[in-house]
Amino acid sequence: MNEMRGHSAGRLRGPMKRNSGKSSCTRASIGDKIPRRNHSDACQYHMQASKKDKHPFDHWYTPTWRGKDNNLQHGTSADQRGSKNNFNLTESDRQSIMEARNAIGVLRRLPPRMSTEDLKAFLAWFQSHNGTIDTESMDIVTFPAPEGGRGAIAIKDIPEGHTLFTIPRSLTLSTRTSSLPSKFGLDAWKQLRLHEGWAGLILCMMWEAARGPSSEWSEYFAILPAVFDTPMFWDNADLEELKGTSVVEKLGRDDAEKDYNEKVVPAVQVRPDLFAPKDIPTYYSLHTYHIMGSRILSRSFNVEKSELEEDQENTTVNTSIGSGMDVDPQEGGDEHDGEVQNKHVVEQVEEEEEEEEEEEDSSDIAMVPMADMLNAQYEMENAKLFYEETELKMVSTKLIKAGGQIWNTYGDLPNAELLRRYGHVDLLPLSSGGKGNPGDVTEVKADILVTLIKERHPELSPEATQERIDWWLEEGGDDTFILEFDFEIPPALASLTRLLLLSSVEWEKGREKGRPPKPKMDSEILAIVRDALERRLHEYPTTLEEDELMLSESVSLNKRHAIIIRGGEKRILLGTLERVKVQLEKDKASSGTTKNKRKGGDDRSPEAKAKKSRR
Ligand SMILES: C[S@@+](CC[C@H](N)C(=O)[O-])C[C@H]1O[C@@H](n2cnc3c(N)ncnc32)[C@H](O)[C@@H]1O
Repeated sequence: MNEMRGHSAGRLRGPMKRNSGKSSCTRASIGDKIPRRNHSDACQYHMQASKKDKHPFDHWYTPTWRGKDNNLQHGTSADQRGSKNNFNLTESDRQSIMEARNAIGVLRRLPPRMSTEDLKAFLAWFQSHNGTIDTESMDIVTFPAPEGGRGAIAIKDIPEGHTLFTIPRSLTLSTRTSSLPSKFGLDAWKQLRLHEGWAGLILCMMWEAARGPSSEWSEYFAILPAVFDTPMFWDNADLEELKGTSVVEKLGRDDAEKDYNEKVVPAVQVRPDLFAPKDIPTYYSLHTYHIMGSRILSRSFNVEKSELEEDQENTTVNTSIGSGMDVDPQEGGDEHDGEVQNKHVVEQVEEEEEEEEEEEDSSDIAMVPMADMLNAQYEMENAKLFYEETELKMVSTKLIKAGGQIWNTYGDLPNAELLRRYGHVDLLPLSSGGKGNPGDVTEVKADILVTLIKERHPELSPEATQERIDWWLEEGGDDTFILEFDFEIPPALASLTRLLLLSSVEWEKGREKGRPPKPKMDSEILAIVRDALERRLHEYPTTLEEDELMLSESVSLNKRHAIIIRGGEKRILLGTLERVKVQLEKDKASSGTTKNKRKGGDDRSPEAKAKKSRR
């Protein structure tokens, strides 16, 4: 899937990946002198292994295709939770949900609840527009909210490589398929920079929604969520619960609002013929902008142009940033009767991904009806979207047993990113004990190390330290380090710490050679890392024990999500800290032995001593 900074983009590549929010290569600046740059959205991560159980064929299932009322409710919103979830909503949660519903209820095509009728109308629309779905193999159902809400299941065993449904490219909604950019005029569109980032697609979606039944995507809009559990919509008190995590600084609300004010508002004002003034407070409001942005963030795919579209490139809107889930190109599609084998999945290396990211085209960001019905869970992916010249295909990538959920992948993101983009978290058994997301990560900013070293070594000149920091960053060094559940210290963290402690002679030598120090972990480095991890833990307002206690009590959904996220991050910090402390103890013990030896002390066995005296 795609990158989502506010609603301006990052991107992804490879098989249907959304941009992972974890990275071992985040960078910002250290200290005050360099403006912060955050590359975390551009970087790919290493996955952690973990196995999860498939969802059982449970009593809640009733088929959609066969016309029974399956009690479908509004997909991902808090609506479901009122009746079916394990979370206890407080009165204030209910109040804010009602307020949000009232705010959006004015929008004809942004219904606060999705009905079974809407879903049926959507399916009829999908099929009548040449979408195909194998209704003998799969169905759309409603899972309990913590398991994904609306999603798809196999109703019989589905072999690997089976096409579950196909979507004509013309049914996807993007700046390429909406007629708004050409009506607006491509030059004017570019002048307002609507071809950059997500603002153009958001405006297209606002416009299509405002058209009501005249829009080709009217039935699709009717089933899209209009209430989100993402922190973009949290109040300050709830956001405070995320203190210590990186979620808040990555929200990008200000950037999104800047785009709205600088691109969308002028566009709407300049063309009253396209954007009816009476619709501005509803369809073109900032709130609607955030709703559409959140829909893109949580549901869009990156759909590269077909060859035909490439050929027509000169007449299309050229954009520069990608979006959501990526779609795999399918090799030899037709020859294989639409079936895709795993060997067709194009493996792409990290570097290639980064390069392509730079080149990505924001007209690739597309809403893909039906494909966005699939939920995801850490390492559970069993279906992926592939593209061909004229259509996209959702194809099983593994055998899916009858009753099993059909899972897409969102990139096995850490919980902080899942919450930020999708509004949910993964809570699975961890190999190190307890529950959480095995893909979680914790960020440690280099600033913590710099401060600690300054405190421990007041004799170091601030100018000399800054000089080394500048060099480190210029050489492409990280200023944020990512810890994972393997509890390893990132080598770059050790290297930077050593760099800051080098004598002036060593520093000059290293600089001449253009080489940072080796990431050797001696006792001094370990002690600094230990203190840095302890300091990092203090950035959270609570301890892990306090969090666990809170989770056993009745808390609001937002607070629950925040506690789960900070709990995962703290587990990683504590596990890493423990490992560092053990190593320090070992070093101490062995240096004690060395000292004894130096002092002439000899704690070897009498046999060993006798051996030595013979030499
Ligand atoms: C691409 S949509 C998937 C379909 C969605 N459930 C629906 O009702 O239309 C992504 C949204 O589904 C929900 N979701 C997906 N996977 C989930 C999971 N494992 N647990 C909880 N919610 C999940 C989240 O609300 C997320 O924003």
